Amino acid sequence: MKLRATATGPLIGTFGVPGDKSLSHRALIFGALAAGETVIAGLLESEDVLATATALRAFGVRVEQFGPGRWRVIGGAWRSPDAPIDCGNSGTAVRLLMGAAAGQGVRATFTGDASLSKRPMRRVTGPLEAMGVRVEGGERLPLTVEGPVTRGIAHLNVPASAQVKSAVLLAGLGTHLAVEVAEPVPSRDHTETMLAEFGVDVEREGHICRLGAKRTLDARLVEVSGDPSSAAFALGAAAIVPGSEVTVKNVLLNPHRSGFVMALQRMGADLAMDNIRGRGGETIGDVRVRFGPLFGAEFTAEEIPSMVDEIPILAVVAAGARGETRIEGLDELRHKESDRLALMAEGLTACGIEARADGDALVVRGGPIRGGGQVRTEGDHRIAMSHLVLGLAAEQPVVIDEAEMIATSFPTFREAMRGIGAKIEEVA
Ligand SMILES: O=C(O)C1=C[C@@H](OP(=O)(O)O)[C@@H](O)[C@H](O)C1
Ligand SMILES: C=C(OP(=O)(O)O)C(=O)O
Repeated sequence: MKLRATATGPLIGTFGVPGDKSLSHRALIFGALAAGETVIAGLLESEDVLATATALRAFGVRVEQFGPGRWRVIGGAWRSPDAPIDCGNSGTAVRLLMGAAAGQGVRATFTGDASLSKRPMRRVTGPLEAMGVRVEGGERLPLTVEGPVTRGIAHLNVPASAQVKSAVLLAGLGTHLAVEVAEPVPSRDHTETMLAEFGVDVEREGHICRLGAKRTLDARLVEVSGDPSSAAFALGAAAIVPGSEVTVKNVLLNPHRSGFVMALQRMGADLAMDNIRGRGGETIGDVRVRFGPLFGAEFTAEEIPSMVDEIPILAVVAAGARGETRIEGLDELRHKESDRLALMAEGLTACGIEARADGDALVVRGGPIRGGGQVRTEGDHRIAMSHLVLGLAAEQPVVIDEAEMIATSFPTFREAMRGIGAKIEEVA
């Protein structure tokens, strides 16, 4: 299915953002590790998260939906699954589950779709092997891991990856060995925060975190707040479509996830945050963006982890800003669902924007957005959604070549965008 986005005027209203993907994977996995019944509200029911739910059932865990976004997980001891675990398109699912399975002392084979099968896995199997876990396979899926963990680890998390950090910590839950992860540049810390909420002793000291004495999880209620990576599409659209004013409520404002909001502010966006409060160890709040003049800016490699999934939409915002934007340190973008650095440069160029990859930097010169391009997404949800937002601010509609995969992270994207007045429709 192809989709076309057409500019029709200002975007106005409250954007219906779904639950956060990172928190949703973790709520299911941690619930599966906790003895007793964990109840989750606001779970993101996207394909990636459903892949995690299905995988957990294969490990012998009871996982049930009992209402929209409402799930129940009865955790306990895991068993080795009979068949390979298909993690679909989800890097988070496969990397966290490899660590968790090793920590549970079971044996499991992991597979994924064409995109996931191209992504690097040694970054996880390397530290797991150092922890004494048996690994069969090489850099890519399919891979088999077999616990138990027999050695402690002091892992240096470079490049900053929350998935790798999480895999190491989850593997360490099955032991009393010393397990620590140090990160020169911090990655998102949801695993540390949520493990602590589940009653695990997690010691945090600067950019080091280590497992303490209590490594069992106590079942609990988890409320999943709005996904800032999904909210970014509406906030970015409001920033570049004349006359817009959009609010996103109850969105996660964890500093390691707020890079995009900070970037909008640095570019001069009319942005306000309100109703800031805590929930489940995380900070959440409402964010409102009004259209106004934007200016190009420079972003350094250290800033990237706090907005790693938002670089595609940041590049679209840069297209609507005056002057040049340079985003440094994007090597990791080449290892996501697609080579996002190359595809953003290509897609923006196809829509009349001056954009290029310069080593591991992305350089975008803002100006009038001609649009009119047909954009190649290579099955990457964020490339798809970002270019649809571009179409809402362009002189000519923008068409994306494939749209089904938007469901991996944001199945209600079109409905939510329609809710603020965006015109996004199917084309033959
Ligand atoms: O831990 C997580 O939930 C995630 C971590 C990030 O990946 P890396 O750990 O590879 O940076 C991010 O890109 C992904 O969408 C979700
Ligand atoms: C990179 C992403 O996810 P994952 O690594 O879980 O596939 C993403 O959602 O942009």
